[in-house]
Parts: sequence; structure tokens; C-alpha cells
Amino acid sequence: MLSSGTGALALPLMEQFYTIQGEGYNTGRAAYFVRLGGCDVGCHWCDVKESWDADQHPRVAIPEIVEAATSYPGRNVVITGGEPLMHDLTSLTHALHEAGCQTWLETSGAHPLSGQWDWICLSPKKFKAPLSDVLRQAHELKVVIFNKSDFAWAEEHAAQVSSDCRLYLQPEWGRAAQMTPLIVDYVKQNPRWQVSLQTHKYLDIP
Ligand SMILES: C[S@@+](CC[C@H](N)C(=O)[O-])C[C@H]1O[C@@H](n2cnc3c(N)ncnc32)[C@H](O)[C@@H]1O
Ligand SMILES: Nc1nc2[nH]cc(C(=O)O)c2c(=O)[nH]1
Ligand code: SF4
Ligand SMILES: [Mg+2]
Repeated sequence: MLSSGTGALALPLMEQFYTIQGEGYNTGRAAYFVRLGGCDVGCHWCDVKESWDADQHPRVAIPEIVEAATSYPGRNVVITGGEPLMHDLTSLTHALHEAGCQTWLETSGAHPLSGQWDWICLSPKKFKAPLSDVLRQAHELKVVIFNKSDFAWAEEHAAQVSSDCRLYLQPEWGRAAQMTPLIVDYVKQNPRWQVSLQTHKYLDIP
């Protein structure tokens, strides 16, 4: 990969699209999504497995990504993947800020944090543990609930984030019919948590 002291100058890009943030704290807000290739976490229920192999995706120069992102009225840019922190995101976030964009990150936290972020959504995974630095800096903890035991696992991670970090429980899409009622009951009993649904899937938008 092309890189410098300030991070990657080109990044493997799977897709980019302007849509509505479907999940978590910023649900309902217009945002441009940049989906980077590469992930080594291996969630068996991942809804974007085509992203895993970075070599399957063309490397695109940062100015090209920023130009595309700023060709829409919105100025919120979500960097997702794949696992975006497999790449040094210093240059990308710097260029997005220079262009007047807000930078929002979707990450499993399994790799070191790079870049300047206005919002960090941490969705930790059992398959590759999140780093304590990312836990500390997260604005939002969003735990995917696949089975009942995931509630206790979510609490273990809530104990490691900052006191003002927002807490979300999100049903695994394939198990939503079974898990969503359990999440509703859990949030009623444990009101510091909130429900997060993948609303874009119900809306049938990207
Ligand atoms: C595809 S991941 C990419 C970013 C990063 N690798 C991560 O996992 O946070 C984006 C978000 O979708 C969530 N997600 C992925 N597959 C899901 C599924 N089947 N059901 C619910 N959420 C899912 C992840 O937990 C994460 O919050
Ligand atoms: N609309 C929409 N919202 C999202 N929030 C997180 C997503 C992701 O895949 O990172 C995502 C996505 O793929 N689409
Ligand atoms: S960490 Fe994210 S991109 Fe990677 S497998 Fe898990 S859900 Fe998919
Ligand atoms: Mg998604």
C-alpha cells in the first residue's frame, strides 16, 4: 500500500454511498459511507463478508474519496468496512476535516486507533478482542446480540468504556425475530442501555 508518515495515501475501497445512518446514536442522519476492504476478525454472522479480502478491492487515492464524499449536501462521513482500523487513517481523516466533513468511525476496535474522529462507534467482537485504548475513546458502544449470553458479555465491555459512552444493543440481523424481544425486555430492566436496530434494512436502503 502507498503510505507515508501521515498514513495511507490510497485505500482499498469496496463501495461508497450516500444514505441515512441506520444504526446507533446517529440513526436517521444523512451520511456518506466509505466502506474499506480488509478484515481479519471473522464474525460468522458478518453482513458484509465480501469486504474481508482487501486485495479484492481497488486502491483509491484519498483526494478521490474526499471529492466523491463532498459531492452531496451532507457533511457526515462514516468510515466503515471491513475493519477500517486495519489501515492508517490519519491522512484520510485529515483530508476529510480539511474539506469540512465530520468523521465518524465504525470499528470492532481490534486494531490500533489512527486518525482524528468526531464520533467513534465501537462494536466489539468475541472473535478478536477490542483494544483498551479504543474502549476508552469510544463515544458509542454497540453490541450485537446473537444469543442470550451476549447480554453479560455486553456488560463486561460497558465496564471498560468511559462514563459518558452511549450504550446500544443491536440484534444480529438473522436472529432479530428471536433477539429483539429479549433486547426490549433487557433495556426496560437496564435503562442505561438503548435499542439499536439496523433501520436501513427495514427501510430497504443501502
Ligand atoms: C460490517 S461492520 C464494519 C465495521 C467494523 N468491522 C465493525 O464490525 O464494527 C459495521 C457494523 O455492522 C454490524 N453488523 C455486522 N453484521 C451484522 C449482523 N449480521 N447483524 C447486526 N449487526 C451487524 C457490526 O457489528 C458493526 O457495528
Ligand atoms: N445505512 C447504513 N447504516 C449503517 N451503519 C453502519 C453500517 C455499516 O455497515 O458500517 C451501515 C450501513 O451499511 N448502512
Ligand atoms: S469485524 Fe466487522 S467487518 Fe469484520 S467480520 Fe466482524 S462485522 Fe464483519
Ligand atoms: Mg452495514
